[in-house]
Amino acid sequence: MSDTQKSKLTIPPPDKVSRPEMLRALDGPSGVGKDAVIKKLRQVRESLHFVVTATSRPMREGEVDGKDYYFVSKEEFLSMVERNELLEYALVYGDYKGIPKKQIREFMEKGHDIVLRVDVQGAETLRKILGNSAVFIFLVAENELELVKRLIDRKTETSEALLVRIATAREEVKHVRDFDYVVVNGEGKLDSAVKLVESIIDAEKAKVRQRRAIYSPCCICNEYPRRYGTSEVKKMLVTKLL
Ligand SMILES: Nc1ncnc2c1ncn2[C@@H]1O[C@H](COP(=O)(O)OP(=O)(O)OP(=O)(O)O)[C@@H](O)[C@H]1O
Repeated sequence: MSDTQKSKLTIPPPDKVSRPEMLRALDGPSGVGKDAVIKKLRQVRESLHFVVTATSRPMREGEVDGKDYYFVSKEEFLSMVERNELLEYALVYGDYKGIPKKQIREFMEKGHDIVLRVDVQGAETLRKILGNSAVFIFLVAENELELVKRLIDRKTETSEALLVRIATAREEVKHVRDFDYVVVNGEGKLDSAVKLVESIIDAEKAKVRQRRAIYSPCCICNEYPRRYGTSEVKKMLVTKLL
């Protein structure tokens, strides 16, 4: 691998990263550790609600249906789309992934902060829907080599699929500037990455000027457009995904 290739996943220096606003979705290239970070966050932050994504991809070893993802067939997934049950969805590496609205509605009503795991396409869609009422965190590995090693060690992809993921990762990191925060999930440093995500949540909640949702069609409840109040916006605070 050439140095030029390696540097494609290098984090831009802080002064070069634009800083929009708040926290909602955890995103990052395949294999960077989004699921690992979420799993750990779940253990240390019980008050956060992690929206379980629906997916048509096959279950991986150790995954639990309804906890890690809702595993559905492609047909079932498309029925959910037709019934307008998903906040956003995308075709990712040949499989569908989408965020069920119902959970968001239920947990917002209960006053929970919500964390979503999304891919770059999903983050773009959510940014359009949610504007600055949400916080977007981009998770990266320290360099491309580490990312590749993780994907190889995970043993879930064929070599062709792996190459597609790496090529996609190179494209995805170009979108880092559309995010609010970038968190490095360094090799063997999962705990530090999780701590940093927790600090981001805490700092966002301590802000004097809380993020305010903008007028937008109410994508979550399908009702009329309205302005969310500060307490509602706080409830909508999400991490991840990330
Ligand atoms: N900090 C870390 N150090 C070493 N290994 C890690 C670290 N974080 C995650 N991993 C490992 O890297 C692999 C990829 O992580 P994970 O499956 O969480 O990635 P992901 O971003 O959710 O990928 P995908 O988008 O393809 O589902 C897993 O085997 C995981 O255990």
